[in-house]
Amino acid sequence: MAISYPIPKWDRPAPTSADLNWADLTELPLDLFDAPEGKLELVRRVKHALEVEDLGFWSVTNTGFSEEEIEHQFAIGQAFYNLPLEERKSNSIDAKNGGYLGYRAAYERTTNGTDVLDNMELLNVPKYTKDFANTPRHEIIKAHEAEISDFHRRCWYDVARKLFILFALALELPENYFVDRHDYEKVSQDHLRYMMYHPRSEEDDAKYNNLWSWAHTDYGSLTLLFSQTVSGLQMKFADGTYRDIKPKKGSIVVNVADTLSFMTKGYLRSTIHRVTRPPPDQAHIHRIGVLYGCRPNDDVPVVVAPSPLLERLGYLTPEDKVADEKNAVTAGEYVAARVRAVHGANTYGKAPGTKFKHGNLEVLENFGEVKNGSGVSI
Ligand SMILES: O=C(O)CCC(=O)C(=O)O
Ligand SMILES: [Fe+2]
Repeated sequence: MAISYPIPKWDRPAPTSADLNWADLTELPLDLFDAPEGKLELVRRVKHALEVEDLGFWSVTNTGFSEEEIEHQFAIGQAFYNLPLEERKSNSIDAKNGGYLGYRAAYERTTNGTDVLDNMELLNVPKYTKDFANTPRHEIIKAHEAEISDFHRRCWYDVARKLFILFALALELPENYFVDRHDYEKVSQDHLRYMMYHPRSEEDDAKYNNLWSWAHTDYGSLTLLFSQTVSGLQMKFADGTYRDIKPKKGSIVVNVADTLSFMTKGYLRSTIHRVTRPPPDQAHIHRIGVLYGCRPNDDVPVVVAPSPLLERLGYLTPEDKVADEKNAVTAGEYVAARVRAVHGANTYGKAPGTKFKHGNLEVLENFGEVKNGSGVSI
């Protein structure tokens, strides 16, 4: 007999009363997308963040997801993390071979240079397309397939797709330039993620400079992070300071990741961010997150887009203009290599300044500052 998996209501934790150094993100109200002048306004806002604020982060609102639908996703995450560990542990990611779809447990790796254990647990749910029809999924995910698959597809269709179009317009490329390279129906490592950070003792957190996730950029093309009230997520501004992302009910914090940055010579910024121990009034909370990670289709060559804007701005070298698609690293290869390097290792953590290189593509793994003599790498 099939087991039923009830989804008890999720109570959104109260926001912190701490006076943090809040980031002000440019807002993209996506209901403007369907009117011609609205779309242009959104393109203007996309460019404002990139060119004036020097950031690849936006706060996306009016996406069509109701508050109830979003809270239901957090509730699914909560129900999953309330299952016995033995049940959660099936369908593990195969990080040693570059796989990132499935489950990864917490407390299995030490963090760089310390005896503190990694406190983050995740479940990456693949797309609901024919290519993933036989991919094993947890029973609770199968039991709620109708609403999860609908949410999954709408993250791509109603949010990511529109942003890809705005990016193409900003870069003066054909409107579908990025959409065609991220087709939902084709194979890619896109995933809907339910994640959980387990609180750590003050003493352990202090050993790792209060970091739950070191300063990094994301691997794929775009990350859609459903706003939550437990603080800790910080992004790095051009002046070198980190500021806290402000919770905003119903909004999605979106950031550009590495492959889109490579395709646009850094015009679309893969913005550095990190997760810190939450402020004292929230540090005891099990921090549940829901995000959608977009990657280009696996077979997409990571080459520079022929953008008239980039040409005018002087971003393009002569080699960029004769993109060798046949010999280029593909997005699937890049993401798998990054996953292998970061998550295939037995410790979570590389020293700040450690470079990751795959073919011609290079990025820092850890953007933390190297503190001379502190003995701890952040
Ligand atoms: O948990 C968060 O708020 C951010 C997570 C994140 O940066 C990531 O998983 O790449
Ligand atoms: Fe991230």
